[in-house]
Amino acid sequence: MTKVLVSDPIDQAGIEILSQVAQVDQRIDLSNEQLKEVISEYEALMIRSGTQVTSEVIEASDRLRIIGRAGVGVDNVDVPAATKRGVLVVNSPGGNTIAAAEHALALLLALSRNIPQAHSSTFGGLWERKKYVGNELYKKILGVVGLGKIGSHVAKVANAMGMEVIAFDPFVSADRAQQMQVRLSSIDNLFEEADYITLHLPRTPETENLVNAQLLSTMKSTARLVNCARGGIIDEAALADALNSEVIAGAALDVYAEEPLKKDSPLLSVNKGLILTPHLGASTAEAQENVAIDVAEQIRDVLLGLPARSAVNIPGLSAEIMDSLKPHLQLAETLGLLASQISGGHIQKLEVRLQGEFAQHPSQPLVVATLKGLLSTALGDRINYVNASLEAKGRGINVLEVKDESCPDFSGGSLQLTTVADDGSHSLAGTVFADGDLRITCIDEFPVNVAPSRHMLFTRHRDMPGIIGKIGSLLGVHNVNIASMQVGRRIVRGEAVMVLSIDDPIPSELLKSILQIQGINEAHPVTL
Ligand SMILES: NC(=O)C1=CN([C@@H]2O[C@H](COP(=O)(O)OP(=O)(O)OC[C@H]3O[C@@H](n4cnc5c(N)ncnc54)[C@H](O)[C@@H]3O)[C@@H](O)[C@H]2O)C=CC1
Ligand SMILES: O=C(O)C(=O)COP(=O)(O)O
Repeated sequence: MTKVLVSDPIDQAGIEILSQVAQVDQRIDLSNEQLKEVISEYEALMIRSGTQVTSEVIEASDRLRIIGRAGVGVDNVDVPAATKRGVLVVNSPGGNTIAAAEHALALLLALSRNIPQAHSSTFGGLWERKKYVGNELYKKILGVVGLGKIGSHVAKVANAMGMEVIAFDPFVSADRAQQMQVRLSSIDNLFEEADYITLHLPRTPETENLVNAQLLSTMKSTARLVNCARGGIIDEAALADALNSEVIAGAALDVYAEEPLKKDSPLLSVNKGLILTPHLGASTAEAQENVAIDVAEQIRDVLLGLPARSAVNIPGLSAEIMDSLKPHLQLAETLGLLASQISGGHIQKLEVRLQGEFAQHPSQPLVVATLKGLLSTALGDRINYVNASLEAKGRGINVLEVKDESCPDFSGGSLQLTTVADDGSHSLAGTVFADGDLRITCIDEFPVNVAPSRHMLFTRHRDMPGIIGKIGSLLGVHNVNIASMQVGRRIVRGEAVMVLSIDDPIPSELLKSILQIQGINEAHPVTL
């Protein structure tokens, strides 16, 4: 029975979906060592931010096919290691957007009205109305760093509350910002100008310690900072200093460089203006249900052999694309598999040419499918859509893609592969008919019209009387049944190709005899 490990708290709705197709083990108290020990039992792993999926865990995972992150950030997953091993990583890019945005807004309001401090004081029997005079957000400048899904929602609500919103996001166009009534700014200007700053960008090598002592020193002394995005973007020691020495007025954090927050964190020595929550941004009943359903459905689908809609490590291969391109992907994989068996030697270069209608489709999935086919003879089921590009790169295969919308050979266009290997170059072309049937339409520039079949024999030979008869008799002697035969030639008695669809594989002694026939230059048995 297929087994799924759930190693962080996941909403029951997700567990129910997974249980339709697998045995679901919920083990939310595993140490990293224990996870490494048990992971080889599982085909799928479902996590939130608590589980560290390191390269060691991935290497220990013999059967793992998919890691599902019930949330957005995948910085607790070694995605390159997963990709290398062909493990798909999926997330839920939008399931907790509103929850995280509302938590950031809640922290902005809590900061400006001293709500946690006033709450403790009142519970302690005090009545400190004067001490907790706050500020209004109305007419203040809010600086949003990272104007993606969460940042945009914060900006929208802030606008509605009468704030002026400025933003820093190098990947957002001026038009998009204008539509959102947001003024784009440089990061330096944003930190100088804003009364409130909220971070909504991922943690990457570029954003690590982005908010350091220098940037904090440029903020207004009345300004307040919120981080509901990722720990490590703010230098926590520098923030503690800035608060203790009143360089800024306040900060509210939901995320930390190390989680759970360490007892000796400099943040815990700050005695004024700091609000801390334990990574609660996504923790609403609604968001947890959304992300659990979203990710559990993807895990279920992948375990059933269907595509996932939010794959992190095969960008551009959404479920919709996979569905609409199914026969085209199948053709690409088949031609890749054929090319590897015809080419023989080490392939150094692969050109994937998309012609006619094929050029109107996104090329990346078709190239990836070709590579999967090309490498599957060598790597078997270790190769998949996740690691095909990486494996090709690792083998020094130089991939070139060409789109050519003009002059399709077939009304539906064609996919053409050219390989350059140690022992020369080969080319193949194929097409998809309207009913989804696949056809090989060209081999080494010789036109043919062949439906791919499980066992085939390709020859390059001289077009002369008797040669086909000799091959036919040899196959008969070895009890190999011929299902169909096609010959392609450009000139009479010149070079030709032959494609035999056969019911049985070609034994090696038969291949040797075929190659001894006078006029046969090459013979390649192929198994699809
Ligand atoms: N506290 C919590 O529980 C939660 C935290 N998050 C975190 O919030 C962050 C934002 O999430 P989403 O809005 O869903 O992601 P998103 O991908 O929609 O938006 C991120 C934005 O950051 C921008 N960005 C990237 N590098 C940048 C840089 N160097 N400077 C400025 N902007 C940059 C991108 O262009 C993008 O527009 C993520 O780190 C995510 O992990 C998300 C959900 C819950
Ligand atoms: O979705 C995200 O990026 C989050 O940070 C949410 O984390 P969580 O699922 O609550 O551990």
